[in-house]
Amino acid sequence: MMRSGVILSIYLFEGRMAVICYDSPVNPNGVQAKQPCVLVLGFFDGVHLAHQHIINSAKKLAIQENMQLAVMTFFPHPKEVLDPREIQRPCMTPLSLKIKIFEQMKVDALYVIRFDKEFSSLAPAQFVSDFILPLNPKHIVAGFDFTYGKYGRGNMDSLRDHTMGQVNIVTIEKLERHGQKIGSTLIRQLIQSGKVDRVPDYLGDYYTIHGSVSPSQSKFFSFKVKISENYMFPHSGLYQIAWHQDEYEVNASCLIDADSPAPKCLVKLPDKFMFPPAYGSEITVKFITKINGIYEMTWNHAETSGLIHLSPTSNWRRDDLGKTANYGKS
Ligand SMILES: Cc1cc2nc3c(=O)[nH]c(=O)nc-3n(C[C@H](O)[C@H](O)[C@H](O)COP(=O)(O)O)c2cc1C
Ligand SMILES: Nc1ncnc2c1ncn2[C@@H]1O[C@H](COP(=O)(O)OP(=O)(O)OP(=O)(O)O)[C@@H](O)[C@H]1O
Repeated sequence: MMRSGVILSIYLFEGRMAVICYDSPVNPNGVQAKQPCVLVLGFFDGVHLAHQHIINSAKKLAIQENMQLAVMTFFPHPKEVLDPREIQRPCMTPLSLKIKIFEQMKVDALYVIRFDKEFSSLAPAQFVSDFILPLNPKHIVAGFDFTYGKYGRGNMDSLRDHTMGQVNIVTIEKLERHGQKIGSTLIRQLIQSGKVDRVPDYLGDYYTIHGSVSPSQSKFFSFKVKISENYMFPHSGLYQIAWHQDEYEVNASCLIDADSPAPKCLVKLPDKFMFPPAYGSEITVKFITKINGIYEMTWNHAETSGLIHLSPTSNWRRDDLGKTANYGKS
């Protein structure tokens, strides 16, 4: 049975990028783009270095050809819908952050399709005829391993057939670092195993979560970060972090408890800070490195004592903080 799709919302993000969210299923009646575009396809969790390369290549092409740059992505992640073990799959880049990043990358239009079971069972050819071709793409850009349609059977070769020679298909070759594919799966594994210092090689920056300041039990020395969305948490333990608020960057340490049902993030204020920033204010936490071998206390102990103790066996020194915190800034 074919039902009409519903356009959930169309809005201009900060006045420049149009964000068009389709409620699935299935057949996006009404989404017809008149202007020709270069269309990029993928989920893009992390918007890592390979994703950035794909989008920047497509942007160059769009400028050369005087066309719009459009990105099509899905929400939520297909695995969250199709794999029963992945209910409420946390992301590195929740949709609201992805939207901001695409806007900064000068994408003109972002199509977000709600991914649900009915949408997932569309035949590859039907997805292309109903969702892709109405957007008037003259070039489609995606990576070598992009897949689409029921069981993920569509690929970059079939895309050529399904677009019936009307569209130029640009396949981006596999991008690697240290002999490994730059990929969301790899970066997720690094974060979840605490190897956050290796993340920038693939992500292009340290892993960063966004939240707001909330009180901890101890009024001094520390504060909790209330995470705003379903961000993935690093492995439990103590981390060297850079915390950002407005234009300030502060080096600090942070205790992560990722193992409880509601993961927690407690930031220890550096010595010169007596009081935490204003409760409710927005903050980002950038994970620089895990401080190994010195985290032996429980979450409750850390919070009630108001201090995160460093064991004397640690070779980590306070001076080490800050060496890398300006990573990514020119
Ligand atoms: C219409 C459609 C149906 C899909 N059906 C399935 C599916 O049945 N099983 C699956 O594992 N993935 C399915 N996917 C997800 C894709 O395999 C792929 O993960 C998604 O298009 C994002 O591509 P990327 O992971 O290369 O970014 C489907 C995607 C689309 C667009
Ligand atoms: N290393 C890479 N080289 C070239 N293309 C890539 C690379 N990584 C991702 N892509 C492309 O980027 C788009 C988005 O891919 P996707 O969101 O699946 O990222 P991913 O890093 O491959 O994720 P995962 O590890 O979960 O497969 C797709 O078109 C995909 O083919």
